[in-house]
Amino acid sequence: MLVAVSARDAYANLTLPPMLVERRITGRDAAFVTELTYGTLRHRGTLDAILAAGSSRPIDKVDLRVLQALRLGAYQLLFTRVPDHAAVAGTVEVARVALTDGPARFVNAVLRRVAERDLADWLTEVVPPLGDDPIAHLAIRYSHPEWVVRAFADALGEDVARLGEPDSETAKALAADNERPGVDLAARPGRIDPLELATEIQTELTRWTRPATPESPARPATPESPARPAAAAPHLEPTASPEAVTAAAEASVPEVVTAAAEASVPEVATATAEATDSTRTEATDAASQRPPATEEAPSEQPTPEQLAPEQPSAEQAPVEQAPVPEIAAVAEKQAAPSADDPGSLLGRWSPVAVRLPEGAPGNIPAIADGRAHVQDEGSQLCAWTLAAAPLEGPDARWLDLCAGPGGKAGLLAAIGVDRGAHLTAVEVIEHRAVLVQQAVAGLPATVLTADGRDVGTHPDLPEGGFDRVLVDAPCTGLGALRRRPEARWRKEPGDVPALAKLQRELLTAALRAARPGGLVAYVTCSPHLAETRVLVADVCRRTGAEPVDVRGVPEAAAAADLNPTPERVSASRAAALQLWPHRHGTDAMFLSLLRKPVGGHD
Ligand SMILES: C[S@@+](CC[C@H](N)C(=O)[O-])C[C@H]1O[C@@H](n2cnc3c(N)ncnc32)[C@H](O)[C@@H]1O
Repeated sequence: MLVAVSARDAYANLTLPPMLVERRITGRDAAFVTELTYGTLRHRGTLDAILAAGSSRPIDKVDLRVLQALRLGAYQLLFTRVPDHAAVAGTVEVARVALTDGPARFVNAVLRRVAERDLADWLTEVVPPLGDDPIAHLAIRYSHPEWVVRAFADALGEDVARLGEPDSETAKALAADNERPGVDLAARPGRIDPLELATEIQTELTRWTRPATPESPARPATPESPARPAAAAPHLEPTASPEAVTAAAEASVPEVVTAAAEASVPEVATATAEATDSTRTEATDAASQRPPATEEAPSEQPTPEQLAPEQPSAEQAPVEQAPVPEIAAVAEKQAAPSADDPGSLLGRWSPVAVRLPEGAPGNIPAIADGRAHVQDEGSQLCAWTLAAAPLEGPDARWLDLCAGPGGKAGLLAAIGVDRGAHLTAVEVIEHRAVLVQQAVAGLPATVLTADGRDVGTHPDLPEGGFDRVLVDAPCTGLGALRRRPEARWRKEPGDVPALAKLQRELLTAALRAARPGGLVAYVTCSPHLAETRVLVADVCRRTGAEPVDVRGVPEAAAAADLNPTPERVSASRAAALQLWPHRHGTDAMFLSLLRKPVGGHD
């Protein structure tokens, strides 16, 4: 799996679940594999620095398969509670089977050296002092490429001097990327009320956690324990990895959603998803309420405790090392859901967001029958803000210029029902246009497979033909790194100029499509300034488009108010919205609202 991700550019969150199913890896084994895969990919930067120090050979000269084995072993040694002897022996065995005795001996030697110290000790050795080289320090400490550290610092308005302090926001943003994200659902307006959806979720959770009786088995069926009485009510399937669920669900691929759901079991997945030192108690409490597993874990299996990521204790933490920051905003948002209060599942920003604390979305009836869909709350808020922003004049023709796979199109079209609006959704890639079609099924929407830049030449994309336009542009995705563990190592600074060119062309086309006085929402799931504020300022200068203050929409205002300058008030004195995982608990989405001037533009 790790070799497929590195050598063949595979996406872990889409490739792993079907691979587990194909190889019939289920239950605790699946949870263990998932944890090792995502953890190893996420912490690659830190692991490589440690392996470089512990290896007699430069690691960039080491065969890729050997290097992946080393990363996998070092991850177990330093970030989990798997016993050292099991981590080394297991990894060496993999190397022996997949490679030959020579590489296996090398893996053995390097891992034994890594095992001589704990993570805190290694960090003291391999991370440069914060005050000497803040960028390199943060890059290795939080396992991000240096250019991403710089991009986050720029977007957060922190200069190098500030980065040298232990409590910088950049450090918090980077740390948040290493946390596993939750799964958010959007209650589609007109189809289900958010509180009703929350109640439906709680009913399912209660059913699942109810003690087993012969008539009503509490534990859901798994491939290993398929017996489910035909008359039994539908039970919640085992918890899947949040990254896999969201990626698969946002891509609207039902088979993959199911595969993702079946890839792990709640006993282990919850512990591995949430077990940091600060949340372990919560995970343990939740585990104690769960129904008994139908199968015993093999004795050599790691326990949830062993899988828990290892954090250096306060005493162990080296003086120079930036502490893992507290994430107050996220902690507040992610307060533990109460068993009796569905309101505790409601989102904090989007009026239609509901959290799914565990379980597979596909087993919530509202998801199965299309009254709700899986969508990060930040994405929901962006679509909502466009629909809710004040607009004078006609308001029935809405356009989504980059619609695939259809998350925002589905929400916009659902909002449009009560408002008498019709959505035109454009997507250039054919199979993604099919996904958009599925996402808007039954809603007032038309899907076009077309290039969004063809406004004015495509017969269904007339200039000045739309009242509200969304351009959710293709981007580096630096705002969604917590969902895609390998993405941070795949993108390069050299990708930015070509993307920025396409983004500029699409935003300019969106402004052509808007009627005079109409609104355009420019959205990216990246906080990189070249893709966000710099680009928008440039297009405004060239087209005369007028930035609109997002604080005109109450929900966006609440989220924008969490941001200090520079996002709150830009040079044009109109606030854009920059969301952050560490502040808002959402992906780092950017939104700028623009109004097409009544006098037209070039
Ligand atoms: C960030 S994604 C949009 C996500 C989508 N709005 C959602 O919420 O599900 C960008 C999409 O734009 C599409 N795209 C890229 N270039 C395009 C173009 N020139 N015209 C139309 N769509 C384009 C990509 O294929 C991709 O599906």
